Amino acid sequence: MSHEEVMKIARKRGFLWSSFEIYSGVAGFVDYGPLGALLKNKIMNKWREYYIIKEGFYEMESPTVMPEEVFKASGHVDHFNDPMTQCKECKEVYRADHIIEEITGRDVEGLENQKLTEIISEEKIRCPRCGGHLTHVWSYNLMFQTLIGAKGKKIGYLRPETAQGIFTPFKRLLRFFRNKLPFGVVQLGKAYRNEISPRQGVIRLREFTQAEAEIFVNPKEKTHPRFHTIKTEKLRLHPAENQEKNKKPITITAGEAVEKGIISSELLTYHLWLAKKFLVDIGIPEEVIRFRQHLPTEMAHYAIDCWDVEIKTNRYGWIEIIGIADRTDYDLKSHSEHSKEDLKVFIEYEKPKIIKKETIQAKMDKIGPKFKKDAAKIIKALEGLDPKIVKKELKENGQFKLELDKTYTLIEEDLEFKEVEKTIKGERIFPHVIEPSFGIDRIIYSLLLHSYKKEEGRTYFNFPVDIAPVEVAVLPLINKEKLVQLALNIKEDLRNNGFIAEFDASGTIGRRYARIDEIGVPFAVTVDHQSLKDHNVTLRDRNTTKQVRIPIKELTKILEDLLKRRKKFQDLSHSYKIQN
Ligand SMILES: Nc1ncnc2c1ncn2[C@@H]1O[C@H](COP(=O)(O)OP(=O)(O)OP(=O)(O)O)[C@@H](O)[C@H]1O
Repeated sequence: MSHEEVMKIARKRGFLWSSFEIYSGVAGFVDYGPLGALLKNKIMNKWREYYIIKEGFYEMESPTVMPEEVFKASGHVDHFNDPMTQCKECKEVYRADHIIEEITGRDVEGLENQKLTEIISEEKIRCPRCGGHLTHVWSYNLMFQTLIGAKGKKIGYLRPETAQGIFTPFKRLLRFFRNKLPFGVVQLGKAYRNEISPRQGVIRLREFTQAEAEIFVNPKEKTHPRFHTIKTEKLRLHPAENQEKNKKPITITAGEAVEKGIISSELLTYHLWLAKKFLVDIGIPEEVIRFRQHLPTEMAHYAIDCWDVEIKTNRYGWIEIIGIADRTDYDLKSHSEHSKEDLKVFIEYEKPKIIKKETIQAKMDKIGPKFKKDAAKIIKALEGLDPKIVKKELKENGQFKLELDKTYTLIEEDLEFKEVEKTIKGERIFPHVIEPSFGIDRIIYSLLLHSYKKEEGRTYFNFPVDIAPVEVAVLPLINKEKLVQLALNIKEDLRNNGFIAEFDASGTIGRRYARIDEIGVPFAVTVDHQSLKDHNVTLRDRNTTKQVRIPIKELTKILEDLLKRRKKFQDLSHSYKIQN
């Protein structure tokens, strides 16, 4: 469906609005209107069902303003830059890679500024607004900076991703998970990027919502306990090699993708599949979903493998809506170095390792009388020394000088070198991190775009029943007091039973059906004169427009089956007569 048509409905019916319209608006900010906010919450709660309930991860919530240290360690202060260029005439700014892509169709993401400047000049790219010449390309940091505290001495940033809020309390999280890998922590919340001239609606916002999972694993165990259950599931992949050779995407099974080394691990593959399952479940058709691997030029230097989940759109082509990466130990290692905190995890070997180790021991009968009260200190210090170095010094100089608070001179007779066996139970390592990073706003855009249907003179959002913002509409057939009263009672009763129910009595019944279809309400309950006598109502299904007559007292139970348990409307035919 066309972008313009869907966005028009979304605006008109209260899904998405440009923010601050009365002050002429600011690019890159949107309001979720009443229906948009309901839809967004339902999608985020469905996400929680997948990642918290089914995968067993835990959610946490961290501040959105963070001190500079966090982003120095994460690399955002130095590297979170986009290439920028400006029109020398009208001063309009552009993201250099995007303007090249728009005009030439070339994918230049990740190229150096110098190279982008050359392409702008070679391709004679000019300002799309006024035709003026563009400047050389320079790096522009995307983070919003702020000052923390009344005197404003401490630099802070609005977080550009939720992930860092999970890495910084890693030590506490590790203790919460009883020091055992693997474990996963998720965060849903706002992220901020001061995007250069965002012109793509909800796709490129300056304030947006992410749902991210950080899965901490032993680097040697990138598996998933349920991988065998998805081995034969198909994935549409666009590997880096195919992109470089201008080949088409391929469709292969999850098992094959791992066996052929196209995706780097079972765990990453599982998370690609899970992301697709989630998207299909919330109503995005499988045909418009594909996975594109990052090219070596665009992948972060520390990542082993990275895939974008992309959705096909008629206006913007394929757009990234989720990034899924193996970030290795980069984040924890870097936070450990910057904070001087030990963020390693002890990994126990399956079988303890026995190793032989040379040790230095002091001969008590020599050291005792020689150094008296300092002897204990010297014995302890010797334990930590490398026997090789001590031996070498003894050989070369005939003595070894031990530097403590003062210098103690030791000779060969004072020491004994012995080989001892040591049992090593495990080692301390930095875990690796697998990160699925969902952009909720882009997901909502994709859903609106691909669920909007136009058929036989009517339009509707084909939202899955448990995602639809309004779940049921109660409509009196005509605007007569007795019917209105019964309809209002039914609506109240449904609300008390936890349904998002709406009442509408204005206009013809046909117009009202059209109105509720337009916002994707899956079911309508119509109250007519007969209802007053036989206490039955008509239940109408949005997608088929079929109707069934059911007793009012059964309504809650039937709607629970349909909306919460996703029972098929068609299945009501076992107990009731369905009419066209
Ligand atoms: N400016 C934005 N507006 C809306 N969503 C965004 C924005 N930037 C990122 N996201 C969402 O967050 C997800 C994860 O962020 P990530 O850092 O991987 O994006 P990205 O690769 O920087 O995106 P892009 O290349 O489009 O700028 C993206 O897949 C996207 O859905």
